[in-house]
Amino acid sequence: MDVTAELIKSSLYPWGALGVVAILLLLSSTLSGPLSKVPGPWHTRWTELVSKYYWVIGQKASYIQGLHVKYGPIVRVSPREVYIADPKAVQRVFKIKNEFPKSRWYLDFVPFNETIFNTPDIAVHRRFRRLLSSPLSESGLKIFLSQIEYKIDLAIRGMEEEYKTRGAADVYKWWLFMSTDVIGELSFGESFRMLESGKINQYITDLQGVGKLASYRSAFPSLFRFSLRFRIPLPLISKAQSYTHRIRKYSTDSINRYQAIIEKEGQEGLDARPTVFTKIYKAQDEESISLADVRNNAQAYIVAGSDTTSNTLSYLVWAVCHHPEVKSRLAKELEILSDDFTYDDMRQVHLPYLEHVIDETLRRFPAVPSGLPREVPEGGAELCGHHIPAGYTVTAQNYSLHRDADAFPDPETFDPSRWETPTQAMKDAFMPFGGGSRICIRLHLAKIELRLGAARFFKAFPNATVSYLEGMKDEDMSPKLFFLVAPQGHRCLVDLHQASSSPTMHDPRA
Ligand code: HEM
Repeated sequence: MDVTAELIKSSLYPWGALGVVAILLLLSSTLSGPLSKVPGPWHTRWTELVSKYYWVIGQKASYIQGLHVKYGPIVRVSPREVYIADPKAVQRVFKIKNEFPKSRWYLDFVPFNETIFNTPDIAVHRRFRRLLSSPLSESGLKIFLSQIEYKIDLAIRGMEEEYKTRGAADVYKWWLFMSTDVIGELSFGESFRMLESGKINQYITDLQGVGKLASYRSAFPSLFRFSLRFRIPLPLISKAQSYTHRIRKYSTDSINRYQAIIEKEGQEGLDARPTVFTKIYKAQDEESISLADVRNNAQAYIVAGSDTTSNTLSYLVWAVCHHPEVKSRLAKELEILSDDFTYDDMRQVHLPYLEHVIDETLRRFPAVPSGLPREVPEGGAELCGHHIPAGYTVTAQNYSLHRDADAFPDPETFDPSRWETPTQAMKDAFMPFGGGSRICIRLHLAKIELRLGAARFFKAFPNATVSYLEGMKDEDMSPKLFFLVAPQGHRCLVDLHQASSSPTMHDPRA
C-alpha cells in the first residue's frame, strides 16, 4: 500500500511541477503581453467571453461605453482587441491611405460569400468598390428618384389608411416596407411589393432570420464551422442553412430574370428598369464580375440598405414627435414646399433645419451603433499612448463617439440646433456612415430616402404625436444594440393627426 502511494506521489510530482510551470508561463505571457498595459477589466487579459455575452444579448455597445467611462478612451476588451473612442485616433484608423483592413470577424459575421461588405482583402474590396460604386453621386442617382418618390408616397398612404382603422400608424413597419422595396427594386429590378401587399414577404423574413443568427455565429464561429464540417445537425445551424438556401434561390432567380430582360432589351417591347448593377451587366468582360458576385452583393445591399434607413426614419419621427418645438420648427420650414413636392423641388430651396434633424437622428440613434473592427497593419500603430502590434484588432463604435461630451455637450439630449454651428470636434466624432475606404457605399441614396421620407411625413402630418395605443410604451423604442440598432418592441405607433397641444413625454433615452 505504502509502495503504491509512494509511486503515485512520485509520478504526480513531475506533472504537478509541469502544471505550475505552465500556469506561470501563461501568467507571465498575459501579464507582459502586448496589451497588458492597456487599461481594461482583469478578465479581458484571458478571455473575451464577457463581451461575447453582451454581444449575443444585444447590449455590447452600451457595455463598451461603460468601459470607456471607467477606463478612458482606449480599453482592452479581449487579449487581442482594444476599443478606442478618441475621435483623432479613430480618424487615423478610418482613413483612406495606409488603411487598416476590416478584421476577419466580418467573414464570421456574414459567411459563405465574399462581398463588398465583408471582404477583409484590400485588393478584392477595391475591385468590388470600383465596379459597384456607380452610380455613386446624388446626381447619378437621379434616374431612381421617381421610384423612390413613388414608394415613399405609398408608405405615407399606407400609414394614413392604417390610421383610419387602427387609430395609429406603425411607422416602423411602413418605413421598413419602403426602404426594403426601394433597395429590392434598385438591386433586382423588381420590388418586393411589400408596400402594396402590406405584408413582409418570405425573402425578408428569411433575411431577418439569418440576421438574428449572425450574432451567435460571429460569437462562436468555431462551433458553427465544426457543425458544418462534420454535419452535426445543431438546430440553429440547420435553420440558418434553410434560410440561406431560400435566399440564394430567390436572389438567383431575380438576377437571372433581370439578365434575361437586359439581353432582350428593345425586342418585344422589353425595357429593363435601371438598377444599381445595370452597368455591370452591360460591361465588357474585363470590367465585369460574375453573376454570382452580382447576386451576393445584391443580397449584401438589401441587408445593408433596409433596416439602416428604416430604423433611422422611425427614430427620427419618434424623436421629433417627442419634441414639439422641433416639430413645429421643422413643419414651418417645410411650408415653403407645395403639397406635391418632388425631391428636385427640395433641392431648389434651402432646408437647413431638416438637415440638422437628420444629422441629430444619425448621431443620437446611429443605425450602426456597434464596433467596426479593423486589423492593425504591418508595423503596428500608436493609439491613445499605447503601441498596438500588427495583426491585433482595433475597434471604434458610434455609440461611444456620438456620446463624446466634448464634441456634443449634453449628448443624451436630442437637439438638432447643435448642428447650426458644427465644430471640428463634432465633425471628427460623427461617423454614422463609417469612414475611410469602407465608408457606406450608398450614403447618398440613404440621404435621399431620409430627406424625402422625413419631409413628406411632416408635410403630411405636421401634428403627429407618439401614440400609446395598444399598450405601446417608450421602452418599445429602446434600442437593441446588435450590429444594427433595432427598437426592441419592433413597432413605433404614431397618432398622425393629434392636435399640437397634446401632452408631450420626456426626452427619449437609449
Ligand atoms: C441611414 C442609412 C445607412 C446608414 C446609417 C449606413 C451606415 C453604414 C456604415 C456605418 C457602414 C460601415 C460598416 C463597416 O465599416 O463595417 C456602411 C457600409 C455599407 N453600407 Fe451603409 N448605411 C446606410 C444605408 C445603406 C444603404 C441604403 C445601402 C444600400 C445598398 C448601404 C450599403 C452599404 C454597403 C454595401 C456597405 C459596405 C461598404 C464597404 O465596405 O465598402 N448602406 N453603412
